[in-house]
Amino acid sequence: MSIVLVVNSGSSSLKYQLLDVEAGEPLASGLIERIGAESGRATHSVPQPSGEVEKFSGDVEVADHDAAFERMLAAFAEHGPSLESSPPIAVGHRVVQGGARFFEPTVVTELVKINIDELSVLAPLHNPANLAGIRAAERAFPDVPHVAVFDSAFHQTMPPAAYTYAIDRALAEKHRVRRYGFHGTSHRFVSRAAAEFLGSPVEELRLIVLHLGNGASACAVAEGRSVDTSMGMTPLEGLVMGTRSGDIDPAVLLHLQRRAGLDADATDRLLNSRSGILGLSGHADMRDLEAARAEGDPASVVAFDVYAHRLRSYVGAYAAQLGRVDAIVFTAGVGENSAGVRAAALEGLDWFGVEVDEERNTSPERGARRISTDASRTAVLVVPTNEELEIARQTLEVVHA
Ligand SMILES: Nc1ncnc2c1ncn2[C@@H]1O[C@H](COP(=O)(O)OP(=O)(O)O)[C@@H](O)[C@H]1O
Ligand SMILES: CC(=O)OP(=O)(O)O
Ligand SMILES: [Mg+2]
Repeated sequence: MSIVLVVNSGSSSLKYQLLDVEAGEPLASGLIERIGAESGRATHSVPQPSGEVEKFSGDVEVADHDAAFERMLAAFAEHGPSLESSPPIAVGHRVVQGGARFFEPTVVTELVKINIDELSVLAPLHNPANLAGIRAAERAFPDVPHVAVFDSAFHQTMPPAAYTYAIDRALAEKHRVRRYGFHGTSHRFVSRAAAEFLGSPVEELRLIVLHLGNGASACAVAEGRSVDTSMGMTPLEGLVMGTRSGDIDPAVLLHLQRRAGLDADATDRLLNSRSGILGLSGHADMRDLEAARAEGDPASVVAFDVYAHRLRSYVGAYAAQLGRVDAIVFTAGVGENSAGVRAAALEGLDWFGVEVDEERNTSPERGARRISTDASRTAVLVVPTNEELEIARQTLEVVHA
């Protein structure tokens, strides 16, 4: 049994999973939220042999990532499984920005940490937290290898035409301004799982993967490689998200800076934290938005329509880039659970060979499934993502290499 601990540390949260990689099953998972706030929350879940999941949660106060790690270790000690009897042989870390430097999972060394730190200029919201998580984990697990798995890595196969911004070339090069793309671990995992579901080698398929979680991105996958993706230099570009605007005319920022007195930090907060469906409707959570929309709340109706409109635009754009689409694949929290978003995103595309079957789309079935009609030229699938398992697998590959 190869046990790997996977750590996904965000700016204010720590998500973790202890996995038996061969079985592909979590032995435990957890989430510590609102790190640094006065009252945080910790949840620790332990799947039971019966198939049920035992869940322990409580309010906690965690000042920083070190304290969050202590909290996680305490949860294992209290609720199991014991890390003494099932010790991880490695720790895999999600790191968001690997720049043009990291396109493979990488064993963490002092130099790698310096590089991750240095790449923080290209991901100020994500990399510092990722690094804090790595440092805390190294202190907690000093004797096992730590491996960084980069969200941007899968997109390093994009051609220059897809990753280049049309701005002054010298300035862009000096400051490494280009599109990097994110959610790559998920896009890679889901494109392979979709190929398996379709019974075809991924090398023969052209797919559009829609990862719709709190953050959301689309990816055009040709023959197993990312050829275009909607997130850019940072995870702000592209689709409408829970709190992020996605694509916007850059002149809007100039206008707001000149007319509304916003400085760089205020603009950053506006676009990353106060926009998206939250900014439009007051709801960052798609479930809340859909409930308010169902009650006819006008702002929620518009927010949903803007979200779906943007998605449809990217599906069309990537179909044009790919030239042929074998499957459109929905994944992550919204993509896996919202039949309404899936139907709205693909509405009116039957002329184009995309036909969603309403009954299949709204069926409560879990797991990888087809939601298109049998006549649909392009298959439409729902494929659950599992970023933690993919990180654990890549971690083991490096450790065993
Ligand atoms: N049943 C559901 N219907 C609609 N949206 C859902 C449902 N379940 C979860 N979601 C949405 O999924 C999103 C979170 O997705 P997730 O992939 O867990 O995000 P992240 O990993 O980025 O935090 C939230 O907006 C939540 O509302
Ligand atoms: C990169 C990114 O947007 O990640 P998340 O969806 O976890 O916010
Ligand atoms: Mg996620």
